[in-house]
Amino acid sequence: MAVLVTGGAGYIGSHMVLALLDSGQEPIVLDNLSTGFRGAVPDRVDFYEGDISDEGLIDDICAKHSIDAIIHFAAKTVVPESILDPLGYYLNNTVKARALIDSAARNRICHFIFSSTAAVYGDVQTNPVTEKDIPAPMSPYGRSKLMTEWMLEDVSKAHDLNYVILRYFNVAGADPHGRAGQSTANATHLIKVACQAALGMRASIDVYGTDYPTRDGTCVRDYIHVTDLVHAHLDALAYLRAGGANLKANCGYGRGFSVRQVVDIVKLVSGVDFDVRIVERRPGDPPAIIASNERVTSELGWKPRHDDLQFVVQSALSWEKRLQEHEI
Ligand SMILES: NC(=O)c1ccc[n+]([C@@H]2O[C@H](COP(=O)([O-])OP(=O)(O)OC[C@H]3O[C@@H](n4cnc5c(N)ncnc54)[C@H](O)[C@@H]3O)[C@@H](O)[C@H]2O)c1
Ligand SMILES: O=c1ccn([C@@H]2O[C@H](COP(=O)(O)OP(=O)(O)O[C@H]3O[C@H](CO)[C@@H](O)[C@H](O)[C@H]3O)[C@@H](O)[C@H]2O)c(=O)[nH]1
Repeated sequence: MAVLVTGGAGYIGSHMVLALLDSGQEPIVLDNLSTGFRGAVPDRVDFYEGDISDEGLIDDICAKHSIDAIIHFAAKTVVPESILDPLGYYLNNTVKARALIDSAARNRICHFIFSSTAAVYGDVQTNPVTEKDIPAPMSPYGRSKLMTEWMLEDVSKAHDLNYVILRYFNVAGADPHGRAGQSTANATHLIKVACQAALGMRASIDVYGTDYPTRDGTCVRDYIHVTDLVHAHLDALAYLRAGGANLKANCGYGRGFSVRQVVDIVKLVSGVDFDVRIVERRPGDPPAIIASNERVTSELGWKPRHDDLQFVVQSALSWEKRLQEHEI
């Protein structure tokens, strides 16, 4: 059976496509290339340029391929942008997700894996955060994703559709074999931005706030290597195909690094002492968020292989160098 990967030309989706191919499976990609790149999808993979809300296109794809699962990455993903453009986020991440879930139900696709986010939790009182903690998102982005989680829960009760919702913490790094990485234009993610500063592609990096109630005053996040993350999806797919029940699981390593620590590691790995400016807090940022990964390990049998921030940064930096040298 084939797997429909929405957003498969994006950062995480392109790593998913490689992981599916590496495990002998058949990915089919649907992407509107709003932030993704056609070149991120290998030529041998069936690629459809289009929108997740295009029900006719999805019906055609389903008629042509035997698809039993959707892995749904396609979304807008930037927390501060969602505060400036809430309606754009609710449209792409909630309204269009509704259309996609409708297409899945109509075409009797019974397995659905959804890219959710740590941003659904908001400003957590205690870390590590577990799936039993009540979500209280601080941004339209987090809310747009939480509403899609709720839709899946409801639809699953009414239709033959089972889901795994994976709540990713901060995804970073690049394919260890150099086949994929984060190519996003105007990136805002901390590790990518710091790597660009180390390579002289930016004059400096801004640290958004040093007055948070954390160990050094900067925000703390749980950075997970993208390859480990996509392997959790392979585990989720096997779980659903084996008849596993609906599941919601955090994806992170269970330990946090502050912004200052990340900056220091990028300086160490790159050997470059780039400039750092301290600026105001950025709206929508919770002070600290770290995953409890007990559920993803016990229920899905997930085994992370790259739980090492230096390795995460090294792989991100290698990819950024290749982008800079126009090798990709
Ligand atoms: N990067 C992270 O740290 C992180 C953390 C938590 C959750 N996520 C989630 O993971 C998923 C993938 O994120 P990413 O970092 O790879 O982002 P990305 O922007 O690189 O990838 C998103 C892809 O979806 C496509 N797309 C967007 N809207 C579409 C639509 N309406 N129809 C068809 N294609 C569409 C884009 O062209 C792009 O290729 C998103 O759902 C995001 O919310 C990411
Ligand atoms: O130039 C920068 C960029 C970021 N940060 C800080 O670094 C931390 C991480 O920021 P960023 O890399 O932008 O990630 P988040 O805002 O934490 O969001 C990411 O992680 C979420 C899950 O935790 C996902 O849902 C989002 O899609 C993804 O962008 C935050 O405290 C930022 O304020 C800086 O200080 N300077």
